[in-house]
Amino acid sequence: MTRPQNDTFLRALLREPVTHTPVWLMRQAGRYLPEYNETRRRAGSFLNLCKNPQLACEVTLQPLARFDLDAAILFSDILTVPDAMGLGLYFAEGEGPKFERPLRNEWEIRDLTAPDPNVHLRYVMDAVAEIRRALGNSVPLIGFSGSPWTLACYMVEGGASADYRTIKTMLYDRPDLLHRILDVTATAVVNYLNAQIESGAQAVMIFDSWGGVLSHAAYHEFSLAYMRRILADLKRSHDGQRVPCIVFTKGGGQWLEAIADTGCDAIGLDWTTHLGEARARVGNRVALQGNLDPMALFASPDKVAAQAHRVMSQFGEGTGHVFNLGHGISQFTPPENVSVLIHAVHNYPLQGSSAD
Ligand SMILES: Cc1c2[nH]c(c1CCC(=O)O)Cc1[nH]c(c(CCC(=O)O)c1C)Cc1[nH]c(c(CCC(=O)O)c1C)Cc1[nH]c(c(C)c1CCC(=O)O)C2
Repeated sequence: MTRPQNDTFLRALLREPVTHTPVWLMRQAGRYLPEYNETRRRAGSFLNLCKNPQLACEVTLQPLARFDLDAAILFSDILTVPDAMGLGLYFAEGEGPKFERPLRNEWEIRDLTAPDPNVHLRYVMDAVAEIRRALGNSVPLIGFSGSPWTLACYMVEGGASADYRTIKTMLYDRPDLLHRILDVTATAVVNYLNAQIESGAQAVMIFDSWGGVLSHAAYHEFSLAYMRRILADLKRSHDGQRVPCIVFTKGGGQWLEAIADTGCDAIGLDWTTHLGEARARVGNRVALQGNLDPMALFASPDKVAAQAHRVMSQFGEGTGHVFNLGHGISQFTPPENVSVLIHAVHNYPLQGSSAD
């Protein structure tokens, strides 16, 4: 298989020369787009959207029809994995994701098993294949999963949490139980990502959204160790092409060297880290993805462009940068400002990295 016509995203992840800095946005398909809200209304709910491959494909493509993006990301959610483990995912209006059966009892934890992604998450694999067909040879498709720690946060807390009290009590009191959850979940994530790669995902990203709430020691033991294991067991090439993997620990700026050691191809950065300093720390080992504050998109267009330029100049010359936000785009973002942002990134003069 050859690479897509626009392979800038893959080139930057692999630190190959590029003619422009590629850009995509976390949650690029979502509620800030009126066409997304319209499809979601037709689907009846967010989960129906995720579970219907045709509709998931439709919303994946919506931001690409509007903006000059360099990659598509599978429309789904990280919580489909614990849902497939039998925890009963639902979305309470205005309250975010919840589980009917959070993991609390020792016997439930002992009974937990990794689902077969080609059976229990068939709808995701079908969506990946459908999106690849629809994209043709245009831009690469990103697959993704939550990290074991981030998934465990939702599985044990039963939903979003302000202080992670339940799971941290388990972490300090019964680390054996938490390790058991993380162990099964890591196996589930490896199988899930490998199935996405076999179905056509050309790069994958691990969202460790809540790694940053852990202490230094706990991050290494309960989050990073499991991501390292996933990287070791991940299919790194498919159809003769390298499949790069991005690891994003939100709030993980102090652990960049350790994250680079997992064997990932790129590190996702939130907006609190200086890109140039991050680059100096990880050297040529990995590419970097990020890291504009999503709230910068609420400023006037000239300020949006100026903030994009600041991120670009912090990274400096050469390849190895994928422009992105430091976290998901807000549902209240004016779509016009997304166009301004992408234009500012694509037209930023690059030196020392041209592909010619
Ligand atoms: C923690 C997490 C979740 N989901 C995800 C994470 C990790 C990234 C992060 O830290 O943001 C990942 C995710 N969720 C979604 C995607 C789709 C791909 C993309 O466009 O980036 C991805 C990659 C769609 C979604 N996932 C969700 C929506 C909004 C659903 C809707 O009401 O239409 C979308 C578009 C729902 C969701 N799903 C989750 C939450 C906390 C919520 C509610 C958030 C909110 O209300 O803003 C769990």
